Amino acid sequence: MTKTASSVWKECLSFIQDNIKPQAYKTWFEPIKPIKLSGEALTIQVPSKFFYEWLEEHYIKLLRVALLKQLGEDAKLIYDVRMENNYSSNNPHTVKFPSSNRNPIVPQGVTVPMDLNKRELKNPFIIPGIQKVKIESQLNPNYNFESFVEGDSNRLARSAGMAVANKPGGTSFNPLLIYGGVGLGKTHIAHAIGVEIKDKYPDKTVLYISSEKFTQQYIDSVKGNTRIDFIHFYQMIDVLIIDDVQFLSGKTGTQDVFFHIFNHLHQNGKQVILTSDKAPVDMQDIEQRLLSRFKWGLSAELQAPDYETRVLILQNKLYRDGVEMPEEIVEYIAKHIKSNVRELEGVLISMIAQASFNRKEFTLVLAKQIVDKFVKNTKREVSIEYIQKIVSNYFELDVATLQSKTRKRHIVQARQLAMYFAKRMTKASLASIGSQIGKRDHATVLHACKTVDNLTETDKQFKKYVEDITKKLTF
Ligand SMILES: Nc1ncnc2c1ncn2[C@@H]1O[C@H](COP(=O)(O)OP(=O)(O)OP(=O)(O)O)[C@@H](O)[C@H]1O
Repeated sequence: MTKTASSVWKECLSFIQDNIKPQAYKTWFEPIKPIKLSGEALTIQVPSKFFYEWLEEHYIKLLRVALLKQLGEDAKLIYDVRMENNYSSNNPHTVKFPSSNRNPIVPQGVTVPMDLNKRELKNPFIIPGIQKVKIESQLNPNYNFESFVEGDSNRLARSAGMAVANKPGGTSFNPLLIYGGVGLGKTHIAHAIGVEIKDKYPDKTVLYISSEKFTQQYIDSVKGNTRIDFIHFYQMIDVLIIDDVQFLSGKTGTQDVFFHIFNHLHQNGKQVILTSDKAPVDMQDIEQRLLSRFKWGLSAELQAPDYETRVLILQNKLYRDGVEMPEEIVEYIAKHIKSNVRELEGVLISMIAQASFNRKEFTLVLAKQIVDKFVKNTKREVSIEYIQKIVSNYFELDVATLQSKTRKRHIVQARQLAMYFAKRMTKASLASIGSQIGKRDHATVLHACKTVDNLTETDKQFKKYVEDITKKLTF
């Protein structure tokens, strides 16, 4: 019987299968396609350069023996490396057997302990060329679910995070996008999911990275000609957590590479968790195809915590720090610091520092001094509720009328102004503004903002409304 590429490879495979573990066989040999037999030279197609490097690193002896058995002393193996995605030239390049190994590069900023011989590695994450490498997840163990106080403002995001942590890649929350204003706990939840996954599934490779660092790594990989290694590195992760994706705005190269990494991970049932300061619908300068991926899973908003949750957050922090503080002071702080949990914690830390430096008691006077400083130092953010009240008063309406479905022109205008000021003076998303001002959708809010901008330029009377209300809102 004449030998063909398929028949030779089939025999090789049966030998290989007998000599390695089934999982390794499935991963590294099943995807290979025999494509040509020319004399004693067999050409096999491998899915990527990484794949080829892995074979060379780990299975070259086995391949050599298998081939020699089939094709004799002069056997040659030629790899046809099918480069992935758009990252290759159109011509697959061919590598002659035997060839030297190359070390793929771990992106900068990811901690990779190199002195591994002395370490006990339970689950080494192996990269060819670097003997045994464990990827550090970059997770902060203090940011866990236990230390994250639940409230109405974060219930959806928290429960979705828990669901993802229980079954990474196995829920419809993929990607899970957590969005919300500054200091509301996005990073905390993102870490908590990772920490919980590591706890439940120690074998999974979890990586937390900020978009900024991701972008920098990508730029470095382009400069250093290691773009493929960069992509492969990320494609091998089981749970990828990227913080502050709004930072990718306008960075088309990084968006493009992330799009391909995302697709690969998603197709392979890997979990992606993203955070952003905006809902996908409000993100600007992010490619449509990427935005549409963000919407595949679940987008969960973190809102500013209500008073009760703020009190609980403060109590929780005090408890963890082993500090006792009179209830009225905790309540005072919670009453005055409303829109940012980081600030809430900041006041507490200042209080504790001041009191211990000066050996003072916690007093309301001290609390007031510190709260005043915080409030002064941060640009005051008015609430959407307050904006509606001021706008309604100005037009002598009540808030219910402003929120109603009526299409009467002067009420529509008042409603549009309220939406406009909410967009300008708060960090709320269009969707969140719409839902708070008469249960409208984000498109209505966007339209309102444009209308107000246009009318301010063309209508003197309308311009005066805007100026008057601005004064009232900013005192
Ligand atoms: N529900 C909560 N329970 C306990 N701590 C919280 C909660 N929400 C936020 N925090 C704490 O508030 C601080 C700010 O949270 P975090 O850094 O996660 O906010 P963020 O939304 O990522 O902010 P940024 O927009 O600046 O990136 C952290 O110390 C975090 O632990």
